[in-house]
Amino acid sequence: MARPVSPTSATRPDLAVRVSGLVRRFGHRTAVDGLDLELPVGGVLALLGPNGAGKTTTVEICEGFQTPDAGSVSVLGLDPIADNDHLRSRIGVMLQGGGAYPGARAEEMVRLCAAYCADPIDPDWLLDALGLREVARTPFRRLSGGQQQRLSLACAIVGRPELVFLDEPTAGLDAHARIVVWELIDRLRTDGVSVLLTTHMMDEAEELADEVVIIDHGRVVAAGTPATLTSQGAENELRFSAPRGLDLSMLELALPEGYVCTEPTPGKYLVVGSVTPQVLATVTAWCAKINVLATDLRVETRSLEDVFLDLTGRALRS
Ligand SMILES: Nc1ncnc2c1ncn2[C@@H]1O[C@H](COP(=O)(O)OP(=O)(O)OP(=O)(O)O)[C@@H](O)[C@H]1O
Repeated sequence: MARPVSPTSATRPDLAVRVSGLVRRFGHRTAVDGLDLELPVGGVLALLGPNGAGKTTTVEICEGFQTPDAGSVSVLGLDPIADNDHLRSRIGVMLQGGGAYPGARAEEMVRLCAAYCADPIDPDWLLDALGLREVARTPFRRLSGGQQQRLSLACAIVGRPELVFLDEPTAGLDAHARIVVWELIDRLRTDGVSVLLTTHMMDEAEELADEVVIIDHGRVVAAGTPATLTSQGAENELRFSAPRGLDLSMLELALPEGYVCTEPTPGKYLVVGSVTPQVLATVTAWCAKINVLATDLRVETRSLEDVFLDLTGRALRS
């Protein structure tokens, strides 16, 4: 009879991953320093941070490959180390930089991984979906870096896991291959798979994640949806083009107090302040009232890159 699995004390059935107060040290270096995160079942969470922030270490602890020095980790309600045997078939792991038998052919690897699973995805479908058909008979060591990445992804998801860990899934991929991988991750989301991914590319986090946890020096510096993070404290800007020399004092009077309207270059206008739907309507109504057609109207918000810079004083891609 199978050994009963003891859920961890931190078990919450609505969470695929729960990390509390996680600490991991390497000698004097603290790679993860009291990190908390929660991935809801069926959600996509991106751990975003620069090189050395502690992303891989955190994910490897969740996968059961490393032991934490302090804190607790619950994966699908289980302990990733003590309950590893029970978790293996329920999670998919894509390691940074591949992790494969160098001599095995691409096709063989996907089929081998599928053979260990009760209800695998059709390996041929996966090879086609990830653009690996042409290299199906090529040994792993002869594949390009991008092909190895995609093959690792295929192996991670072939068993229809409930939860997948993707460590920098698109690092080193060209633009086309990135989109292929993004589409597949989107499909995992549609199928209700929980995804924890790491990235240092803010556009990837913005595109894929429901929730972003920005980390630096092993600590969470901000967390939230991409939209919340980029709007928090943002002085958004509204720009538009119109005939030169408009009297902007009238527009400022029409807007709530505190908005600043300027014409930085002739015929190009800038409204600085939080751009709500009402503010946008006020600007277009004012243009209509003075019979002016505003063109190139656009609202500019902060990117996650800007958020990171504000919080740490450093660029994300350092
Ligand atoms: N096995 C190890 N021995 C010593 N130091 C380590 C080890 N693994 C990680 N570190 C250190 O811990 C810190 C966090 O590393 P980690 O790989 O988790 O960061 P990361 O955010 O994933 O970075 P990257 O994007 O470069 O992979 C770094 O300073 C790294 O040098």
